[in-house]
Parts: sequence; C-alpha cells; structure tokens
Amino acid sequence: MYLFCSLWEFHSSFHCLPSWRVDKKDLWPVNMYPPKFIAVHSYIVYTFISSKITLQYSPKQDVKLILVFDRYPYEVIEEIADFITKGSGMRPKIGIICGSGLGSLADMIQDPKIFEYEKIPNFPVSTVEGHAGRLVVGTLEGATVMAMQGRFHFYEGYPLAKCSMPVRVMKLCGVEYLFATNAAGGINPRFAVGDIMLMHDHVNMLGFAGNSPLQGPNDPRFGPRFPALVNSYNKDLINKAIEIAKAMGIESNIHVGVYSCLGGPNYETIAELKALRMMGVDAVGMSTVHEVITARHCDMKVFAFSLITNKCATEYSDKKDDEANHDEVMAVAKNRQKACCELVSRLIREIHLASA
Ligand SMILES: O=P(O)(O)O[C@@H]1C[C@H](O)[C@@H](CO)O1
Ligand SMILES: Nc1nc2[nH]cnc2c(=O)[nH]1
Repeated sequence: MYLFCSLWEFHSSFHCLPSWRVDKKDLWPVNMYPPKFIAVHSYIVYTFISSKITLQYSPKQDVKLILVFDRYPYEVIEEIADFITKGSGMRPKIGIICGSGLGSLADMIQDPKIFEYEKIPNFPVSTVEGHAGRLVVGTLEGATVMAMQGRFHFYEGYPLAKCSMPVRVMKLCGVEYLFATNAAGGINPRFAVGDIMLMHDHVNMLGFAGNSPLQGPNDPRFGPRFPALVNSYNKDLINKAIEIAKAMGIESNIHVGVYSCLGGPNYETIAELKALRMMGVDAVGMSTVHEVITARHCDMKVFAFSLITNKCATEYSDKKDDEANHDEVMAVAKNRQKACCELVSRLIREIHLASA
C-alpha cells in the first residue's frame, strides 16, 4: 500500500502533526511515521518549496522514500538536460515526440545514443502500449536530433506540467524546433483513415477546464507569465511540408487543420464529437497541445501533425464499426509509418540545409 502525500499536506503536518490528512482508513496511522521520515519531510519542504512534490512511501520497505516531482524546478530540468547532453556528447537542435505507434520515427536516427526513461534521473515512465519509453539522441539528415519514443499523457495520471516537462529538457539541451506527432480521430468528414493532418491550430479543451502545463509559479528563465499562442504552428514549416508531400505524391492525403486534446483515456461520445466539429475541430486526440504550449512558452518553433487512425462517428446513425480502439490506432500507425518517417526526415533535411 502506497501513501501519497502532497507537499501541502507535508507543509501543514510540519507545523501541526495531528492535522495530517489521511483519507483512507487502511493507511498507516500518523503516529507510526518513523522519525527519519519526518526529518526527510522538513528537508524537502524547505528545499523544494516552489515545486509541488509527491512522495510515495511504502511502509513495507522500511524507510524508502521516492521523490516524484509534479512541477519541475529549473535546476532539476537542467540536471536532466546535462545528463543527456553529457551522456550523448551532443546538443540536439531538433526534438521529436513520437505519437502512438509512430516510434519508428526515432528508429531513423543514426548513431543513436539511447536513454531508457527509467535510467534518466527524475524522468517519468511510459505506461502506454506503442510508447517504448526511450529517448534517442543522434543525427538525422545531418541534423542533431533527440526523439522521445513514448510520451506522457494526462490520462496516465501525470499532471500536464509533468507530461510536457521533456519539452523543457529539450530546450535546455539546445533544441530549437519541436516536431510533435500524434495518432488522432478524424472528425472532419473529408479525412480518411491514414491521412495526415498538419496542425495549424488547436482547441485546448483541458485549458477550457482550467488546466494548463504552465499553471503555478512562472520561471522567467523558461518564458513569460502570459505567453501568446497565436501563430504557434510555424507557417513556413507547414508550407515546406506541403511541398514535400507533393514531391512524395501524397498531397491528396495531406490536410491542414485544427486538433483538439481531450483528457482521455476514453474515446469521445457522439455528442462530444458533434460539439467539437461545431467548434471547428478537425481531429481529436489526447496529447500534443500541452507540449506545444510548453514549447511556445520557451520560444521553440513548432511543427506538429496528426495521423488520422480512425474516423470519428458524428451521427447516431453512423456504423457501429466506426468505434475507435487502440489496436486499430496502432495498426494504422504501423501501416503509415513509412510515409510519416519520410515526411519528417525530408523536413528535417530542409531545416538542416537552410541553417548550414
Ligand atoms: O500519444 P498519442 O496522442 O499519439 O496517442 C493517441 C491518444 C491515446 O494515447 C491513444 C489512443 O488510441 O492514441
Ligand atoms: N481522443 C481521441 N484520441 C484518439 N487517438 C486516436 N484516435 C483517437 C480518437 O478517436 N479520439
């Protein structure tokens, strides 16, 4: 049985132990906390006062304390970035986040230096099928890149700041361009399964509900308190991608549109999909938006696309087999990985040539 205590609970308990809130009756009684545990608590409160920390404490394993950051202070992100740049001997310029089933984007990287997430200090772990959980650093089309084979989603239980924390790691590693990819349901009736939608805007449904990766104290070393998000998706990169798609002969499978992220893990109801369509959303998923917000906050250039892995039913009369499922999402991503890889690698080549 794990006991989860928020920093706030720690803080109040430090001043007034009996007021410690223990919600579940089967957790350890307060007066049985070992003194070492209390001592560690006071250290944590005063060291990390500006960040929210969750502690996992297992009574079965003597005094074993695991710190899990919910909001990452600059210094911790810097430490993770140092670990990666020193470990790889590189300062990558382009960051790639591989969507569900699109991990092969990272397999294109040459001379890869691979970091398993669980071996990176203070890094979360991937829990979703199709997200391998490794960071791959190397070169692609001459450019230095780092790719996340596995992202973090809100529905995995991670707060948004933690989901998009790796984007800040990328920034401190030297990354200037973020390439974010995802698997998404197509709401726009013109979209077919296997099409690619270049994102030119988003509707942040989690933001509508008062949730943001930038919530909490702002560290100006990352960016401003109130970042503007108009023009978040780089127009030049979208135009270049369209040209590349033409050269690849896949322009009829390419669209430009609006993506929306919902919390998941459930797929949407028909009423929700109708509402999203009325709002001008073309594709729906469970990621990317908070990564883009974090990237724009720290002034990275963003290119993002959705692979349409299923068509969303927007009418009650739509066929039952229109229902989304993760196996189908993975299968479509596997089928289309070649086109996605080519699009990404050609665009990276253009960026590299333009800056050479
Ligand atoms: O990581 P992405 O956004 O590509 O993954 C999508 C959203 C869910 O994680 C999953 C649902 O099938 O695919
Ligand atoms: N929310 C959501 N995410 C997806 N990822 C892949 N397909 C879908 C979908 O239909 N809805």
